[in-house]
Amino acid sequence: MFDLVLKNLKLVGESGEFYIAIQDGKIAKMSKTPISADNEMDIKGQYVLPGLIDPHVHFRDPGLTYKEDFKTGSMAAANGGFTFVMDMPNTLPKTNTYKAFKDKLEMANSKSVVNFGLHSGHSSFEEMERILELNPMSFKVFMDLESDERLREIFKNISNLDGNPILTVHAEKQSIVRENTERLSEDLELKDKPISYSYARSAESEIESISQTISLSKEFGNNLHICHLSTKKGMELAKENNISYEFTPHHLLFDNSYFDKFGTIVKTNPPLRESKDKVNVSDIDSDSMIGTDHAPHSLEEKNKGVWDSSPGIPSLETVLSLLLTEVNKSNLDFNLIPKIFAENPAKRFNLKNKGFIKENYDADFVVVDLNKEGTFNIDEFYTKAEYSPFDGMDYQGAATMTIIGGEVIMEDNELFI
Ligand SMILES: NC(=O)N[C@@H](CC(=O)O)C(=O)O
Ligand SMILES: [Zn+2]
Ligand SMILES: [Zn+2]
Repeated sequence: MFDLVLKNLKLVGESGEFYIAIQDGKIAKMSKTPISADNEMDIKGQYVLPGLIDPHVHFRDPGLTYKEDFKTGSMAAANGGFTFVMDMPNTLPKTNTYKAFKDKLEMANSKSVVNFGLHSGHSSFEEMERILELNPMSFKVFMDLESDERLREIFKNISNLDGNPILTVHAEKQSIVRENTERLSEDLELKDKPISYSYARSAESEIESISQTISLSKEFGNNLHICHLSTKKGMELAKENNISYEFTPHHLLFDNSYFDKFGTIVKTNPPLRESKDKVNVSDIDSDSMIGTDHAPHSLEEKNKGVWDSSPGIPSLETVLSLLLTEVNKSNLDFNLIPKIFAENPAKRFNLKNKGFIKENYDADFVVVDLNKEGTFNIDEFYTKAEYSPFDGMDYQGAATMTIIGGEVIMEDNELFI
C-alpha cells in the first residue's frame, strides 16, 4: 500500500488531471486513473512541479551567521518552493579545506530543512583532491579576487582533479574593476551616486572575464559553469562555447536605473546593467537555469555608501512568484519553469533521481497556484535579511506547498519542520 497519493493535480505541459503515488519517499506510480491509499491529498487542480533546485545560495554558515544561517536560509528556500540548494564557499573559514568542508557538511546536516549540496572553494591540488571524496557540487573561483597568473594555476589544478569536476566562476575581471573603481570613487561628480557601482564593475569587465575564462578552459579542458550571467554579450559567448550559466532574477528584471530608486539595496556583484547590455526574461530558453545568488547582508552593511556597502540581494522567497508573474504577463512560457528551476540544475550538477517527476525519482515537489495573487512582505519571510528590492511588489503565481521525500514541509507559507 502506498504511503500517500496526491490527487486532482496538473502537470506542466500535460492535459487533464493526474494521480501520483508515493512510497518510501519516492514516486512509486503516476496515472490518470485514481490510485487509492490510506493517506490522500487533494491538490485541487493546482500544478505539481519538481521541487526547485537553486545552484547558488550564500547561507553564511559558518562564520557570518548574523546575516543568515543554514536553518533560516533553508527555511527561506522551503518557503520559496525549493527542495535542494547548493551553498557557496565564501564563509568564515572558507570552505576550501577537507576539514572545513566536512565540518560544514555536518553542521548543515543538523540544521538544513531542505536537501543541499556544497560548492568547494579552491586551494592546493592535494587539498582539493581530498575534498573530492566529500562530493562537492563544484569548485568555485571568484575571478574578481585573483590575478591572471593565479587563475592559470587554479584552472590547471582543477582540470587535473579526478573526473574533471565542474569549475564554477564568478566572472568579473579584477584589473578592469580595480581601474574603474579607482577612477570613479575619486570622481567628484559620480563618486556618491549608487549607479556608479554599475560603471565600475562594467559590462566589459564581465565580458572580458568570460572570454578569459573560456580561453583558459579551452587550454586546460575545464568543465565550466558561469554564475549570475548579467550581459547579453556574455551570454552569447557562453552559448557559442556550449558553457552552462545561471540567471538571477534581479539581472533579468531590473536595469541599473533601479539604483536611483533603491540605492545600495540593489548593490550586488555583478551589478545591475544598462538596459542595452543586460539579459532579459526573453533570453530564457530551454537550456537556461536560475541561480538566485541569495546573498543576505545586515541592513547596516547595506547602507554604508556606494563603495563600502556589502553587495548581495536575498531572493529565495521571491524568485518563483516573480517569474510566474512573468508567465501570467505572457513574457515567459510556463513550460520553461520546471526546466530552468529543476531539470537543468539537476542535470548539470548530476543530482541523481532529482529534478523531474518520473517514477522512481525522489518525491520532491512544489505545488503552484498560477492564479494566487499577493504582495511581497519582507516581514513574513524566513530569511534573516531585513531588506529586499522586491518588498511591496505585487505578484501573480506562487508556491502553495513544498514536499520533500513525500513529506509536506511548507503549506501556505507555514513550515512543518
Ligand atoms: N553576489 C554578491 O554581490 N555577493 C555575494 C558574492 C558573490 O556571489 O559574488 C555574497 O556572498 O555576498
Ligand atoms: Zn558571485
Ligand atoms: Zn554568489
